[in-house]
Amino acid sequence: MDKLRRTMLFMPGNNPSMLQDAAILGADSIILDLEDAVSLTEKDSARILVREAIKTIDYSQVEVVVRVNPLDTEFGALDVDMIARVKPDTLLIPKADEEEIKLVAKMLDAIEQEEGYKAESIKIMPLVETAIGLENVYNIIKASKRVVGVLLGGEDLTSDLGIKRTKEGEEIFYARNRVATACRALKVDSLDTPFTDTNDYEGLERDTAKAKSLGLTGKAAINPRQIDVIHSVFAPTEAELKHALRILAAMKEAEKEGKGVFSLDGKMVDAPVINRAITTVGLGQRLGLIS
Ligand SMILES: CC(=O)SCCNC(=O)CCNC(=O)[C@H](O)C(C)(C)COP(=O)(O)OP(=O)(O)OC[C@H]1O[C@@H](n2cnc3c(N)ncnc32)[C@H](O)[C@@H]1OP(=O)(O)O
Ligand SMILES: O=C([O-])CC(=O)C(=O)O
Ligand SMILES: [Mg+2]
Repeated sequence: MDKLRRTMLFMPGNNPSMLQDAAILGADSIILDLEDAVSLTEKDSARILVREAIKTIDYSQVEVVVRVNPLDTEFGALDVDMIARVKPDTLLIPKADEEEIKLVAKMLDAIEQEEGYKAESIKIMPLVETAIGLENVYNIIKASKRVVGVLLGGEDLTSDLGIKRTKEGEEIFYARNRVATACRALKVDSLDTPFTDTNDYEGLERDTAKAKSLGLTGKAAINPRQIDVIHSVFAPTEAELKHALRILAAMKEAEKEGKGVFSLDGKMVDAPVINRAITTVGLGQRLGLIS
């Protein structure tokens, strides 16, 4: 079954204690950062630290993602080369564009062959956070079969657009819609930008619910205290599960009577409603909320 990516926890790649404890914090994925959380003077030491961490620490079932530097900087190609050789699960490519994804995929083809790794075993996640990247997100995803999802970067995107980033997030409404739709069309995950006030849990919950309502499938986190809130938003509620199960039970009855459409509590139920109920029940089962 595909990997569940409700939360992806960012941490600076130059922080040994965070790298050490990362597997036990409960995030579905961890992102070991070599880009914006690492200062220019620490780039080389962080790359080595992250390489050693991947080689020596057992991250168990947690997806290990490394955010490399953009390939048009002096660090990007070195990051890809050194990190891919210790086989992380996924590389996160910041300020992504189509050509860059193709180039990374080509580098990975060669490294996997040299190291004797299975072809296309290292995945790619583009970080879409520029106006040009957003407008081209569909082609960015199509640029390589390795792409498993897109992360929307709200801070850089709004900076590129020359607009303010707010807690309410109206300014990234279009970006969320656009990323969610392109990802859904191409059957990959879509991850929302992190909520940067680590003490505002209500704000985090509202922001996560907004992202979910627009079709995004998970959210990045910057602090372990954010993980439970995000997971609870992305889990179906007890009421949603009950309702979905009732729809499926009613569907069985309707099928016996040869009906494709029927009414439950005065509301029409037809194929899309049934499909949504199947998705809800499937997620509930995956999360162990129902048997
Ligand atoms: C726009 C972007 O590019 S976002 C991506 C780049 N940004 C990042 O990676 C930032 C990641 N987050 C952090 O560095 C920190 O959480 C900060 C700076 C935001 C807040 O730091 P603090 O106030 O010290 O956090 P807090 O007090 O909650 O830390 C509690 C514990 O959690 C640990 N922790 C905090 N954040 C993280 C994290 N992201 N990953 C792993 N462990 C973490 C701390 O090390 C501390 O551990 P300890 O109790 O063993 O000492
Ligand atoms: O992945 C993210 O959302 C963090 C980031 O780089 C940004 O917002 O610019
Ligand atoms: Mg960014």
